[in-house]
Amino acid sequence: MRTPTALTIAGSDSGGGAGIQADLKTFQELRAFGMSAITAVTAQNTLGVSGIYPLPAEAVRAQIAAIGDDMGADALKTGMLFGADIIEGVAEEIRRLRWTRVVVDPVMIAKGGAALLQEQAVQALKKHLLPLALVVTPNVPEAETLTGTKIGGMVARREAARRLAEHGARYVVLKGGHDDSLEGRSVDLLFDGKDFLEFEGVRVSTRHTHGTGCTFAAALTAELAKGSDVPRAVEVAKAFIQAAIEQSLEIGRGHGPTNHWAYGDRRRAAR
Ligand SMILES: Nc1ncnc2c1ncn2[C@@H]1O[C@H](COP(=O)(O)OP(=O)(O)O)[C@@H](O)[C@H]1O
Ligand SMILES: Cc1ncc(COP(=O)(O)OP(=O)(O)O)c(N)n1
Repeated sequence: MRTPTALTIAGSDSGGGAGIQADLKTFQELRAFGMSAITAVTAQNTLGVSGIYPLPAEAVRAQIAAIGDDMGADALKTGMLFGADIIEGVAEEIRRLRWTRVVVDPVMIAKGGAALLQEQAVQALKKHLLPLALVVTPNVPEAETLTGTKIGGMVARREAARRLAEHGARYVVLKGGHDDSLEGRSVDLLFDGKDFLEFEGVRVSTRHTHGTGCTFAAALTAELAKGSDVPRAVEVAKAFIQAAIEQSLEIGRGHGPTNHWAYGDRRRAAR
């Protein structure tokens, strides 16, 4: 059987909970061969981001081209892209390589408040990348920025998902981690341009949620690489992040990482 391959185009998190590191751990756990194109190096731990060192757009394109011109990628995700020039370069490579299983996680602000996307790059993300996305996976604040609306609760989330789909993404997953209107539950909303599906999990009371968005999008990408359709890939991603949050690792003094092997442990234990 051919090995499924998954590419992440994202920033490095030295603390290992988010970014490239979270993505590769997740790909590995879900049995997709992981590859990376690094957009920026961050000095980061569970207490926050203390430095951001973006790579030249040309270096990001060269990494993507090296992968695309030889190994190919069955699916890819984008994470922290930082600047408009990187976004434009990434979009051009995706078009050139005719990649279609594209997950865009529109990473903007880290939990500690650091900006991982420059303000002037938001337009570039909307113009160049969203039209290439099979799935876009914003959290509530990111969806607010992308749509220019305030989102308070499920009705507003549905409206925002509709607006986001107008930018060209085939599917929108508007994640529910920041929506505390649904007591005790964290519900992710999937919109396919016509209908909505809800993916519900128990809301875990924890501060160890660093990298949840990256991990969720990486699990979704790994499943797409393996040939799942989008609703099934979202279902697996939701179960993966639920296990990762529930069985936290208690690492660091701040917002700790999630547990990337918890989902696999559960599956093995259930056999
Ligand atoms: N406290 C929590 N309990 C259970 N699931 C959560 C919790 N926080 C986030 N999630 C889930 O983690 C994923 C990422 O959500 P979210 O926090 O909205 O994104 P981001 O990490 O990009 O800010 C979603 O599937 C969301 O439902
Ligand atoms: C290098 C890097 N990329 C992305 C993020 C943001 O990750 P996310 O999954 O949204 O989690 P939080 O940072 O919000 O906890 C990051 N921190 N670093």
